[in-house]
Amino acid sequence: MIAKKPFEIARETLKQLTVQKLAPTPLNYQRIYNEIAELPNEPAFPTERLRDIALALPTKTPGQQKQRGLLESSINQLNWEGVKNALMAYGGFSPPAPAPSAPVHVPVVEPAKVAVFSESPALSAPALTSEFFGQIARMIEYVQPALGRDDERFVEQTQTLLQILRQPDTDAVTAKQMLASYSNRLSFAAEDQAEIKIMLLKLLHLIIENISHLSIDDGWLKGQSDALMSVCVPPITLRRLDDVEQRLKDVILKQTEAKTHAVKAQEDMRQMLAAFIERLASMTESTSGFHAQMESSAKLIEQAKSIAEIAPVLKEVVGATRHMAQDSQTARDALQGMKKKVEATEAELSKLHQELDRVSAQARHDPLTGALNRHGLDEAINREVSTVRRNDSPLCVALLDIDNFKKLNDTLGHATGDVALAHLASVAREVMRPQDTLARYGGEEFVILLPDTPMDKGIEAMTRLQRELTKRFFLSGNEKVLITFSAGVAQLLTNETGIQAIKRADQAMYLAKRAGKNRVLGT
Ligand SMILES: Nc1nc2c(ncn2[C@@H]2O[C@H](COP(=O)(O)OP(=O)(O)OP(=O)(O)O)[C@@H](O)[C@H]2O)c(=O)[nH]1
Repeated sequence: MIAKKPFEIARETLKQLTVQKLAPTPLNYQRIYNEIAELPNEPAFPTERLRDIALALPTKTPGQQKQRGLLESSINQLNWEGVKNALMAYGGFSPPAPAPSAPVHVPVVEPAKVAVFSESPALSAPALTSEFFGQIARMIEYVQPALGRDDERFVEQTQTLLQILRQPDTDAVTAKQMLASYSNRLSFAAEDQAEIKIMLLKLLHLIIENISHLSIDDGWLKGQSDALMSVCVPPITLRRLDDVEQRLKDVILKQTEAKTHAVKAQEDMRQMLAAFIERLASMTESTSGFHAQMESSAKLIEQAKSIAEIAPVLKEVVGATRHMAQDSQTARDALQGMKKKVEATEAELSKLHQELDRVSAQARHDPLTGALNRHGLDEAINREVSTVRRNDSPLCVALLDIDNFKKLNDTLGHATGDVALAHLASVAREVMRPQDTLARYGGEEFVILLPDTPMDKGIEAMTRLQRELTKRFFLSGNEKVLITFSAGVAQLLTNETGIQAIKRADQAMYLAKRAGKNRVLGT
């Protein structure tokens, strides 16, 4: 058969379009032309559409720029294989390895050149194989010990992710989503760990600095070592460390004051003892003088030959005896006075020691805000939980944390920060019902116990307090200061301890902070 010439094929094509009543579109023309010319009927290369796709691909990294360049060049060369390889490399997938028996010619893009995240020409793009996922899982396991196991949710999330990554047929999209959420949480956890380290070092400093000042009485160390012991039990959280730092500062301040008093009282005692010994010495001296006088008088009396000779001696004896009696009386009075002083000083010392013990271990109220402290809160929550169990009534626990408090301290000063804490406590006391309990939980954190309150009412109560705070400001100099807080509310569950409920409220508060602050979330 003689091959038709192109112009003959074209003419025949136009004829067929008319005969077959087909619209004269480029696609129809191409198809009929190919049929007549006996060419393979492949669809036309969609250059423009592909260019649109290439243009839509972001080029934020050098790897993305490179892959887009390769894609565009493949489109220009109408090279499907090149387009395929460039898109796979852009998405982080390796192009399939050529089979040894039938080598595939890849004209434009070579696999070794298409790594997305590696600039090294020696490395190939990471294939999303189970081996690759396994490597990520191992890396996560190595990092895990550095982050601790205190955050239970994070530990759970890590275990689930490890399981997914180690499945033989891991779905890349699921793995990617989980990795994104994991790395988000990881960044918080790593930040916390770094802060915990810094806080621990600060605490250590504080203790060492003060230990030398507290050697007068070992009991003085008790308050501090108790606080330290309580924080040395895992899990160590930033919150607990912050709380212990505050407690230590309080105790140290009060102990320093009490120590000054105690030192003075001891000095008074020492001086009185010295005076007492001096007085004893002089008494012995005057007594021995008296004895000497008596002995010489006795001798004179023995040797006397007449009453006239005895009379002056007797006069001296009477005089010396009277003198001696006066001395004794004075000494006795002085000793009585001293005894009273010693007793008063002893009483003062014992009062100071009691005061020390009280501030170290017994205090239930926070001196700055008048709210209960941690010790007081522990007792109050145990009481409330027992009531709930007896009466089967709902109890809500709210944890609130002042927003941007560090900034307030930094810009307006620590003293204004203190006023803000007292202000919040006083507004809270006014807004709350008498049966509610306010406690200072840590630096700028408060816990409120709301008996007989279901969850929705607990959230309402905290929102009311928030509204009230936005209406009331306090003054720092001439400046009006408004504060806001973020809060989490938890209703005590059956079989849950008060501490566990506070922990849940704390997590909800954390989410309220993450969600933009100045809000109340229930859990
Ligand atoms: N004035 C004062 N400041 C305190 C007291 N206790 C803790 N702080 C400070 O409170 C600040 C708390 O800061 P952060 O934990 O960073 O919290 P924040 O700045 O409120 O940030 P967000 O909680 O995220 O809104 C720290 O600077 C502490 O020094 C206190 O008794 N008085």
